[in-house]
Amino acid sequence: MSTSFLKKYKVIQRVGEGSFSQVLKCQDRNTGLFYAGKRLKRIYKSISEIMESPEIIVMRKISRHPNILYMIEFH
Ligand SMILES: Nc1ncnc2c1ncn2[C@@H]1O[C@H](COP(=O)(O)OP(=O)(O)OP(=O)(O)O)[C@@H](O)[C@H]1O
Repeated sequence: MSTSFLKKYKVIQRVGEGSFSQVLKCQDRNTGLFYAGKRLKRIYKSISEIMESPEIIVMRKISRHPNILYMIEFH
């Protein structure tokens, strides 16, 4: 888990697991708001490698809709 992520969010508990990731309940340390954090199981060497991964490409393409979850950021 990256330093930048842990600086911004506190991990509360694990809430689920899929084929590619673990899902963590996280709390923004500044706002107190809760978010679902997806921790990809594969280890990446760089930010560009993350950006080229199928999971991130798909999540970045999803347009915002009230009934569809979208990615806020990645670390
Ligand atoms: N936003 C969320 N809030 C709460 N729980 C979530 C959220 N997203 C995922 N989960 C939980 O984490 C589990 C895994 O989610 P994830 O999206 O990684 O995989 P999946 O789509 O269910 O499975 P797979 O990746 O194998 O197709 C879900 O089944 C659900 O229980």
